[in-house]
This record gives sequence, structure tokens and C-alpha cells, in this order.
Amino acid sequence: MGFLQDKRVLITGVASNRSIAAGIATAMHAQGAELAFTYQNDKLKSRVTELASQCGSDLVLPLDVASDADIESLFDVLGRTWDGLDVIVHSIGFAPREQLDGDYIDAVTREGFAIAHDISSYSFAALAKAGRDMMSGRNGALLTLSYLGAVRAVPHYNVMGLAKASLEANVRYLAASLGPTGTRVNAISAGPIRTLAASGIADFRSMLKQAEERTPLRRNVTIDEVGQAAAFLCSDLASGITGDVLYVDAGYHILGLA
Ligand SMILES: NC(=O)c1ccc[n+]([C@@H]2O[C@H](COP(=O)([O-])OP(=O)(O)OC[C@H]3O[C@@H](n4cnc5c(N)ncnc54)[C@H](O)[C@@H]3O)[C@@H](O)[C@H]2O)c1
Ligand SMILES: Cc1c(CN(C)C(=O)CCc2cnc3c(c2)CCC(=O)N3)oc2ccccc12
Repeated sequence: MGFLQDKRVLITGVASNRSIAAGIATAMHAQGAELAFTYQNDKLKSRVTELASQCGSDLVLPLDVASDADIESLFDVLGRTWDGLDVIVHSIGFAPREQLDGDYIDAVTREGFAIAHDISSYSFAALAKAGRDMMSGRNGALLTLSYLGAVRAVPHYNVMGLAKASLEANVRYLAASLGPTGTRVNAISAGPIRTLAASGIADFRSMLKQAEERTPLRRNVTIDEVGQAAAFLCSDLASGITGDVLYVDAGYHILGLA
């Protein structure tokens, strides 16, 4: 008997077996959760289907959060398969690539700002809205992934930091709005991890190395450590926690002196 036994979980954001969402799915499956997965596009479908089968699931559905039609049809199909939903994991973040290079003021544009906030923050509220009826009264949980760049000016993270600040405010407002129906809403702020979203980021390797040398634990975190914390936050073990941002970053965020 796991501490997520028979909980029904929707996992978004798997793009590879190195995705943070893959670590979360694995950890939740190990605690007895029943999982459904979404994939952003056909290119990713086979990888997500592969991970889903490793997690005992054949519920793999398309979802591009830029499309309200996709969000609506996702929950139509899910509602025909499951009579209720306990957890939604939002592990989605995107800004146009050119936003994440160079100096913030040079990189930021109206369009880049809008896309980053739409895909990285609004989409969390959109999934909460669409899933609200299936989740109502089940003491469920919503979880999203943030980064220190939401509250510190991290070089080159640029407008993604503003979108993560919006996402963390989204966590608080959704927690206040959904709390009366028994649904909790939290975020994990993860330390840097080498995933697809991280690849192609200029000098990401040196950032990982610098973190490794400075964090209190003198190492970086893994998708499995984020997964374990996510499984806890979405379980009844965390029944008293909502509207919160839990740092899973080997302690990096507590340090001063840049
Ligand atoms: N890797 C890190 O260092 C790190 C640290 C802290 C937080 N995060 C956050 O963790 C989350 C997951 O990222 P990751 O590091 O696992 O990388 P990843 O590339 O494995 O996952 C990002 C996911 O976002 C999905 N996505 C992007 N645009 C989408 C859209 N329009 N519709 C649906 N899905 C879309 C991609 O398909 C992919 O599955 C993101 O929110 C990211 O900001 C990452
Ligand atoms: C850490 C860290 C990350 C990882 N992280 C926390 C992230 O949230 C990455 C988010 C991300 C959002 N949009 C895009 C990409 C990544 C790359 C591909 C693309 O086209 N768009 O990204 C950084 C960028 C600059 C500085 C640090 C970091």
C-alpha cells in the first residue's frame, strides 16, 4: 500500500525520460497512483507512450496548452474514462528561445512576454478550471514546477522569471479559490537539472557546476528527488499544505553573497 494508493493522476510535461515530469510519474506510480499522461505533439507521443507503459498506464492523450480546444477535449476524454480525478501535475514551461539569451532588457519583447506567460503560467489556471468538476470534493491536489528565477534576477532566465513569478502568484490565488472544494495547490521550485528544456541554454553546464560547488549539499538535485517531493505534496501526507512553494534545490536558495 503506497501513500498515493489508487489516486488518479494526470501527468503533463513528459518530453523524455529525463523530464522532471518523468521523475514525478515514476515516484507517484511507486506509491500506488493510477496515471494518465499528455503529450504536446506527435513527435513526443512515442516517448510518452513508452514511459506510460513503464508506469502501468495506456492512457496517453494529446495536449498543447496553447489551445483551449485541446484542453476541453482532454477533459472530455478523461471524464469518459475516469469518474473522478485526484491530482493534476503541470510540468510545462516555455518562452521563445531568443528570450533566454543575453541581457533581459535586450531580449524582452511584447510577444515573448505574452507567450512565456500564456504557456508557463496561464496554462496552470486553464488546467485547474477544466479539471475542477472532476476533482471537486475529492481532497485532490494541483502541482506545478517553478524556479528561483521567479524571485531572484537570474542571468539569462529573463522573461521566464517573470512568468514563474506569475505562476507562483497563480498557486496562491488558485489555492484560495479551490480550497473550499478541498483541492490543494502547490509548487515545487526545483534546482537546475539537465533536461530537454535546459539543453541549448547557453553555459547551462557551468551553471550546474557552479551550483554543485555552492549548494549546502554540495551537489545538484535529481528528477527522482523532485518526484519524491511531488508525490508527498500531492498525497494526504501534505493535507495541511496549500498555496505553498517548496524548494527542492539542495538548499541553494538560502545562500546569500551572489
Ligand atoms: N530543468 C530545470 O532546470 C528546471 C528547474 C526548475 C523548474 N523547471 C520547470 O520544470 C518544468 C518541466 O521542465 P523540464 O526541465 O522537465 O524540461 P522538459 O523539456 O523535459 O519539459 C518541458 C515540457 O513542457 C512541455 N511544453 C512546452 N510547451 C508546451 C505546450 N504549449 N503545451 C504542452 N506542453 C508544452 C514540453 O512538451 C515538455 O514536455 C518546466 O515548467 C520548467 O520551467 C525546470
Ligand atoms: C535553470 C535554467 C533553466 C531551466 N529552467 C529552470 C527552465 O525553466 C527552462 C524553461 C525553458 C523555457 N523556454 C524554453 C526553454 C527552456 C529552452 C527551449 C526553448 O526554446 N524555450 O533555463 C535557464 C535559462 C537561463 C538561465 C538559467 C536557466
